[in-house]
Amino acid sequence: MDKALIIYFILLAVTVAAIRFAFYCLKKAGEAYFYATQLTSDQSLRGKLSRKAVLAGNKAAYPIYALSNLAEFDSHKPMKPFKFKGVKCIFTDYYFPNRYRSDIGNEQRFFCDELLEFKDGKRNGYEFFMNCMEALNPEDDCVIMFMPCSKNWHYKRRFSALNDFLEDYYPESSNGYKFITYTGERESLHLTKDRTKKSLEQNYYINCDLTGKKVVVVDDLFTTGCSLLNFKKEIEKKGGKVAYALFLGKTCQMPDKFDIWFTAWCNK
Ligand SMILES: O=C(O)c1cc(=O)[nH]c(=O)n1[C@@H]1O[C@H](COP(=O)(O)O)[C@@H](O)[C@H]1O
Repeated sequence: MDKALIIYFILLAVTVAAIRFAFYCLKKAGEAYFYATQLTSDQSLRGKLSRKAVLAGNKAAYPIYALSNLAEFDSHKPMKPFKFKGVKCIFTDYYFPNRYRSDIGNEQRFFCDELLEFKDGKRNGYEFFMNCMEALNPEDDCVIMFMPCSKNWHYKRRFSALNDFLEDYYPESSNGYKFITYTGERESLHLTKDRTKKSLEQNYYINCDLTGKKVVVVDDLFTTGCSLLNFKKEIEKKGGKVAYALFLGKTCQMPDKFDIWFTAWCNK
């Protein structure tokens, strides 16, 4: 065989081997960064390590990177007021449903547990309420109303501590806790198949006239915003205007894979 051809084949083999070795090293680096990410509970370090794992092509690190840097992907940020269908809204932090539990850090898990405790009436929510009210700064004569729940006893369990707080520190005319009358029970929203369905089965009515009143809505979670829109319609039927809404958490939405990869490349 021609000498030049032999050299050509040797060079080709060396190049292919070098490329394969480079990919192997990249894969191993990705695995190492992913492993290190799982070992740390520090939120910012998790973000940095998982980004390196994503850049090294480790697919398992994608959800961890996305969830530890959620504010990069979401136009709504914690404790930053945003407009939703004309309502000035705010939430304190992101909520991660149980299916993401293994992909989030300790601080995030802690917040989710706190939120679930608030949902179950084991936390009073004073701090959340005060912080959000301070950030939204609504007018003094607003009426504060609580998002109706699937069952009356859920409503009482979740919001009665905030009702006590309003009774102690707000004028009686601002407290809309008693403005909801339940007519029955409905399915829990998170159990319904179509989360985006426009109207929920009505299991309450608003028992007072709200003509000319500005309303602040309080709820535990903002997910799609459907509940807020439904409640807004009911308040408008009574002559009120929902001007503000505060939520303890906003349910995280997982970005798509390309978005995760692209953000990891663009960010430092
Ligand atoms: O308890 C629920 O119904 C619930 C569970 C859950 O995992 N996520 C969730 O958002 N919800 C409720 O659904 C409502 C918000 O959902 P959206 O209407 O989609 O914004 C809130 O009243 C929550 O209490």
